[in-house]
Amino acid sequence: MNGCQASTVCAERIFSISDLDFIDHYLNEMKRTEDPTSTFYEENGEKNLKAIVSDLFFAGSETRLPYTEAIVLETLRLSSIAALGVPHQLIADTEFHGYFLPKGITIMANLYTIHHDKKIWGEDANLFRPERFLNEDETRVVYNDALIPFSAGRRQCLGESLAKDTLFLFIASILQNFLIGPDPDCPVSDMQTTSGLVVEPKPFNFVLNLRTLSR
Ligand code: HEM
Repeated sequence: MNGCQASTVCAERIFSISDLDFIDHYLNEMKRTEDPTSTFYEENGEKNLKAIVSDLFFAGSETRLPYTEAIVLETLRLSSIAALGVPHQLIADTEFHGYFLPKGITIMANLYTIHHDKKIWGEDANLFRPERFLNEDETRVVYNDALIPFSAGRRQCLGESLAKDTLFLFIASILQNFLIGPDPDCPVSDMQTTSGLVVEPKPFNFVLNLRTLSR
């Protein structure tokens, strides 16, 4: 035991009940207003809230934060958490790129290898570099057809949109609120993973420092 048992070290208080968000403030204003001409009033208020939230969500996830989206894509690439996808059985004899594949055999797509192929991603394929998914001035996300963490075809992952949106919101919220750094007492030199159907990082330490935001 090297004394580096994994635990998340949070340097400051994380949440407080007084940290109201945009929707809390909006709902409070809806409760407060008695003016029927107000945009916060009853039905009108509800309609406006739905419209604003959908504006924020779509505008935010589509255009505003390209670097965060690039982080999501790079995380999905480098981690390749469903490294071998899900096994499929051939229902007919098939010819693929000169290979004969007989009916009945099981096929597994090696997504991990595709995502770490230096011919596709370059010499730094094993490095975490979100910029590979950005254009030159880093204002726009550039997709790459070889990124298929949810696999491809008719049986590709049903949860792709949900998973990507959730990752985006998690990562954006964490980065908005915390500075993340290595634990100086237990630095990590490389990311070790567990093997299995789903790849996970082995436990490691890191430090979260609450950002001071002007709210
Ligand atoms: C980062 C998160 C996720 C990754 C990387 C991922 C990846 C995958 C992969 C590689 C497959 C196999 C596709 C194939 O065999 O062609 C799959 C299948 C599937 N995934 Fe996901 N998945 C994720 C999250 C989710 C979530 C959140 C849901 C549900 C809400 C979900 C539901 C499914 C289902 C139902 C299938 C089977 C689809 C079928 O066989 O028709 N996944 N996923």
